[in-house]
Amino acid sequence: MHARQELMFATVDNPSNAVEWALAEMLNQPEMLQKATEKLDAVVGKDRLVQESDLPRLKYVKACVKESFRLHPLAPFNVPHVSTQDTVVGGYLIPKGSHVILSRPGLGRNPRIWEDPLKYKPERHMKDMEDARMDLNDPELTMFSFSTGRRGCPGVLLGSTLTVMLLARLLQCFSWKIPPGHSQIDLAECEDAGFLSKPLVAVAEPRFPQPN
Ligand code: HEM
Repeated sequence: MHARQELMFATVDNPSNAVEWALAEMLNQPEMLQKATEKLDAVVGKDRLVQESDLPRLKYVKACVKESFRLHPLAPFNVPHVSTQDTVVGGYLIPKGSHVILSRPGLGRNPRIWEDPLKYKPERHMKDMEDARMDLNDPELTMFSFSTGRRGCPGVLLGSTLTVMLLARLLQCFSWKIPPGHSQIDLAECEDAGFLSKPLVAVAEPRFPQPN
């Protein structure tokens, strides 16, 4: 793949997929939309747009993005790695030269780690949001959003910031509703990638008066 395509994939597809899923999940649990909007109004107010400097204090919005990364990773596997020496991980020998592929849903939806793993529940990450860090990585690797180590994503801070900013702006500027005639957003997943099987359709109403 060309380097430019890889960067587009990293910086556009990852954030937009995470935000599309967050909105879809939140539309089906509207109390979450309300809570996120209240937090935005409390931290930013209604007289200006949310700025990057506000993001560390938008803990609930950050938790919503992290929950999207956990439950709905864009690609089901990491890029393959090859072990350069014999290694033991969790009691398993990985001989030198093995190809190692990790399942991202396998980690993020592991019922031995996550209670109610298939439920979108941002609250589960609130403890991690206590400090002002903006990177939404999980150094314990209980989920696999950006990975870690020598070949982990070098864009973790930029990727986290872009994604939280996108969701924060969409929530600050618009009220979101399920389209008339529908009771739920269909959360079916694509078979071969982490996209929604049908693009999200929702009604967005501006929350603030439009300039003339
Ligand atoms: C939400 C946004 C992003 C997510 C979820 C994400 C996720 C990932 C993941 C899972 C990997 C593979 C790590 C591994 O296999 O060990 C990776 C690699 C990589 N990412 Fe990201 N990424 C994001 C944004 C970005 C951005 C903004 C950049 C650069 C501006 C970037 C540049 C890269 C590069 C260059 C690699 C390859 C690293 C290597 O092989 O040494 N990513 N990313």
